[in-house]
Amino acid sequence: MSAVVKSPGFHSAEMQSMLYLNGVTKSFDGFKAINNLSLDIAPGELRAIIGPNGAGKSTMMDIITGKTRPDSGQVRFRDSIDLTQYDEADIANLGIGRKFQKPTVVETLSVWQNVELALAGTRSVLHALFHTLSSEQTDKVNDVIKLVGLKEKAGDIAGSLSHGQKQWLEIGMLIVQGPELLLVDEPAAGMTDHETMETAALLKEINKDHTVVVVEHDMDFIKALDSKVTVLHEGSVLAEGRLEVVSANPRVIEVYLGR
Ligand SMILES: Nc1ncnc2c1ncn2[C@@H]1O[C@H](COP(=O)(O)OP(=O)(O)OP(=O)(O)O)[C@@H](O)[C@H]1O
Repeated sequence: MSAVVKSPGFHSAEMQSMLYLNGVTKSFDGFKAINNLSLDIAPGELRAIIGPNGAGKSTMMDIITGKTRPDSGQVRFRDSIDLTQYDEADIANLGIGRKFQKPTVVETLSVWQNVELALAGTRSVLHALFHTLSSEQTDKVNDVIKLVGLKEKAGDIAGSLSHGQKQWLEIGMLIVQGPELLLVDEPAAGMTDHETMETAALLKEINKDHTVVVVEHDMDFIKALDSKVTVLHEGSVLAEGRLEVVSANPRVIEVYLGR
């Protein structure tokens, strides 16, 4: 796997936060799914988010990506961009890529065509498939396919891939669009132990050029990421720090790890 596709402005000296949430609250029918949540992700960081079911992890991702509007609080990208003012499509275009749990690759197209389609973005499938890529674009597609470990499978139809390989393809389809911040929702769900470890290695590789926030329940995966961990509980941060530290926290053991 090789490093690929540099994100612009990644090492901007002035930027304090790639993602900054402050005092964010969101209620559904009076129930606070997100409760005064604050989170600060530095440029270039790899951050793992853990927490029990219903802690608010998905709602937090929905708020960052514009799918859900918070009732109050600040949500900022690259210090100055107020994400609450934008819709989902705008936020994707600003450079925030989200990978959902369920892969959405086109099963009847090849690995290569899926990445090509993702590069074409919002243009039509037909346009993407019959439009000739520049040599730079072709290199980009090939680099991404190599990065996600599917070089040998580039010509295979996506429907023939294993569950884990489909997840990697999906990650590649996001990377080719050049996001600065990548949000990844439970990538290891349904994977074999080997695929889980490969996925942790892939995200660490991707983190060389991108800020990455990953939500996951699999503690072996979290351990392999070897990153700062945020524990969410009842819509706010219960603990934050190295896994060794948060996993020794009695409250974290009580509400999550000890279950
Ligand atoms: N659209 C909605 N309407 C009503 N309640 C909601 C809605 N979305 C989320 N909730 C509630 O908000 C709380 C937080 O849910 P959320 O899905 O964000 O948790 P989670 O940490 O992602 O959980 P899991 O680990 O199970 O995916 C839950 O109690 C959930 O039922």
